[in-house]
Amino acid sequence: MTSATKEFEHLKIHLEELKKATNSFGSKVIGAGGFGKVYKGEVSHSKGRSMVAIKRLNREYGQGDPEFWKEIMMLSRYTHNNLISLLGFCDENGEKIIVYEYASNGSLDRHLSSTALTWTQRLKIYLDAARGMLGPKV
Ligand SMILES: Nc1ncnc2c1ncn2[C@@H]1O[C@H](COP(=O)(O)OP(=O)(O)OP(=O)(O)O)[C@@H](O)[C@H]1O
Repeated sequence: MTSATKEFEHLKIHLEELKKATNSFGSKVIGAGGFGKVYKGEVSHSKGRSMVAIKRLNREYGQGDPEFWKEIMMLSRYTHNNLISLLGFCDENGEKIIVYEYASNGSLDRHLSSTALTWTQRLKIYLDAARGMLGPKV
């Protein structure tokens, strides 16, 4: 096992656990993005058991192993209140799946386009997101 793989060992989630949570990826789809479909389900992970978003890599969408490992590397090394947490991943039977904390308010872009927000609130969200990306002291 390489040292890089060892670093992420505690984040591994078995494929069986993710299949159980999504009816074998047959239902519970909550969205789709550049990586593939996203499912919602309750899963046990390194921080306990909770509702999560499960992103399953579909190579037809154009992304592959480098993007998968880059996402895991970046999010596992860096956490911030303004960023969604990475809870685990699955690299089994040719599957590449990333498990995130479930955001009950939906995606940021959908939230930002809501007419219920004032421009001041929107600006505050942009600034908080930028702080999340720039680092803890910003
Ligand atoms: N952590 C999450 N909690 C709740 N819903 C999520 C979460 N992550 C993704 N989703 C849902 O899945 C959809 C697709 O998300 P995804 O991140 O794959 O695509 P995206 O935001 O379009 O980004 P990209 O195309 O760059 O990958 C989102 O619009 C959202 O509805």
